Amino acid sequence: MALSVRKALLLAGIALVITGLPTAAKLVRWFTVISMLFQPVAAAREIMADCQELARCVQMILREVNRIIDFFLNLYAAWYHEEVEKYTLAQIRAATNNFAHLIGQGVSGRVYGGTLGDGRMVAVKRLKDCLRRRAEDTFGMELALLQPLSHDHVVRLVGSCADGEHRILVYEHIDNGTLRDHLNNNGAPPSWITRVQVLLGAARAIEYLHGEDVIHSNVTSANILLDRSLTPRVSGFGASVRRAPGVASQAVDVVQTEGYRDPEYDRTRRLKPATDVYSLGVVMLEVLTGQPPVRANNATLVSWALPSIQARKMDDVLDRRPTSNPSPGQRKALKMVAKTAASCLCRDGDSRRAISHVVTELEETLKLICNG
Ligand SMILES: Nc1ncnc2c1ncn2[C@@H]1O[C@H](COP(=O)(O)OP(=O)(O)OP(=O)(O)O)[C@@H](O)[C@H]1O
Repeated sequence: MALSVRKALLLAGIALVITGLPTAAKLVRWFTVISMLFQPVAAAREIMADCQELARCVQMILREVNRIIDFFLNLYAAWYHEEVEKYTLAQIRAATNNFAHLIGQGVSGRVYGGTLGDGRMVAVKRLKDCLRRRAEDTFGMELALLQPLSHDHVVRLVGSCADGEHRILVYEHIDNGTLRDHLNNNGAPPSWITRVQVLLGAARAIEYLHGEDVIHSNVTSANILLDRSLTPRVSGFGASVRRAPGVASQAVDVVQTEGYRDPEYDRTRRLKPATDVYSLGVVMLEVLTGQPPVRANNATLVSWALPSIQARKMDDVLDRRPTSNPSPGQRKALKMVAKTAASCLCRDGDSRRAISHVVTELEETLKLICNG
């Protein structure tokens, strides 16, 4: 009996193997097919990993190439743009007769008149709070910004002094006051031709600055200096900012002068070239009306003059001083200035005139006013 059970089991086993073999073979075949299906996926994964590695290498190479290009560009810049002269405090004291002649007061310090050893007249800005970080930053920023700039209507930086805690910037002296001073001169306010010439020079300076990726950020009539021939030079770069390449606007904290503040920047705290266009629009209103940017009752010039200009009633706000009476031809040209000013003063920065258009329009106006 026991034997027959063993036999039966053996026979059953043989039968199972015989019947199971094809099933096992099938399984092996399926397994092979499935693993073949997964082969391309694995291969693709390997290719992806290789691509990622390649991209990392390319990125690394590009970074290095960029670094090398930057190095050579800086080398070229340092070689091409002569560094401004460096003075000791003793030399500055000697030039300014120990800071005896105050000629201006800016946001970041006082400005003194002086004469260098070689006879050049200079304006010396002594930054206040020299031990604090802000003065150090202003000094470094203004030096780096102004050093490479060169334009007929931008004040020229002559030298600098970093002696102990003292941080001083030395500019060419522009010795005929500011546009504000001239507009305030009730006895002899500038002629209409001069006013448009000054606006055009300032607009060209701002166009140049924007081309150099510099946003002035504090364009005012007190920052437009005039020389003996009434040629304007834009100054006051204490709040200026270098624009990040390819960026439309950037979040920076700048202090704009009351009356010139761009409402869009006030709202967003994002600076863009249009901020300068707005402030230049305020300067245009000053030139047209002869009024300061903030009036006696604390109302801004914009809130006072712009509604009349937009309602085509420029005469209501035009400078009424007797010597400022324009001829009919000049009046026509001044209407063009008023129109340009209004388009610079849009609340929305992107709707404002581009600075290049402002320059073109002022060029046209100047032609017209000279003929009028
Ligand atoms: N190169 C210069 N020649 C003659 N006067 C100057 C010169 N630079 C500045 N001033 C006088 O000093 C005043 C203040 O000039 P500053 O450059 O400090 O302008 P700011 O814009 O008020 O200040 P900051 O540049 O510090 O922001 C000017 O309004 C002007 O009267």
